[in-house]
Amino acid sequence: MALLKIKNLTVSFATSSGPFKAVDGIDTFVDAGEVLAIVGESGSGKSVSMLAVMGLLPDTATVTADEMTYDGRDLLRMSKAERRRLIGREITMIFQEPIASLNPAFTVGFQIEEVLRLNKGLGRAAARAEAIHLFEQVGIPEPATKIDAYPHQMSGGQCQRVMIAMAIATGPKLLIADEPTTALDVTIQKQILDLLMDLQEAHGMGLILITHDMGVVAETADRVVVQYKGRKMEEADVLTLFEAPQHPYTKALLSALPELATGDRLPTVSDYYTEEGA
Ligand SMILES: Nc1ncnc2c1ncn2[C@@H]1O[C@H](COP(=O)(O)OP(=O)(O)OP(=O)(O)O)[C@@H](O)[C@H]1O
Repeated sequence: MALLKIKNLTVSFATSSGPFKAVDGIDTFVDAGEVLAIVGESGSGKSVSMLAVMGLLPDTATVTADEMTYDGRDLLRMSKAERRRLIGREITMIFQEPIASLNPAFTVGFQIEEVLRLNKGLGRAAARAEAIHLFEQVGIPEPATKIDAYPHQMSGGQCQRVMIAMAIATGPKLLIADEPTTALDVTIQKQILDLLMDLQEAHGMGLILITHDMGVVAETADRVVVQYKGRKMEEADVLTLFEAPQHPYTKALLSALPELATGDRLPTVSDYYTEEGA
């Protein structure tokens, strides 16, 4: 049984100029221990579709689906209390801006200890010991000291390591990472990606990686969903996608890889794909 299964997911927002469909009939699934990449350029509805899974969209959003199940459990129809028990424990998410995702007013240690106390029922001392252990696991140097730092005293890469520590603290079965390296220095991006992949493997988690970067897809994913303007263009295992892309938009994404640049300008997807040409 798939860990997460989505059929015909649609999300529309009420806007001043009428309803806006950001996600339009997406189907996909993730198996336990599998890495699914969702790829597509900005605005293609990648984040919104995963925020719908998490139940984190604002009230202006209307979410419908023929099926949206986690471990066979119906996410759309379960009670709010039941969903709260899943989200943040069995399904967790990390975001693009690690510094903004942390509360600037509290030490990073306090924030992760809260997660542990709330979700695992640990006492103060046990939560602190576990937090230090998690900081070690995600490669934060001098964890026993760093635990008392405020977010602004840490680099972006270290804050993302804290966010990852918080996201794995509850032993989730599914981790959704929304552009987890985009806001970081290029040199740090690979370290964070390697860390995520190591943890995914060590804990056997399902991982959904949202990215616009085909290079990241090639290095990480088992399977790929290509999204464009809220719709799924193509879904394939990673080798098939790179060797024999079927959809013109996927071919355009691959043609726009920076290493294919020839002149003095980087290629872009729109050099290769317009909807009329699809
Ligand atoms: N709260 C909202 N109200 C109205 N429209 C929204 C809202 N949130 C997102 N959208 C719109 O939904 C569309 C999809 O946004 P989404 O953030 O999912 O794109 P994305 O593919 O993740 O791109 P990015 O990489 O830029 O985050 C965009 O056109 C966005 O403007």
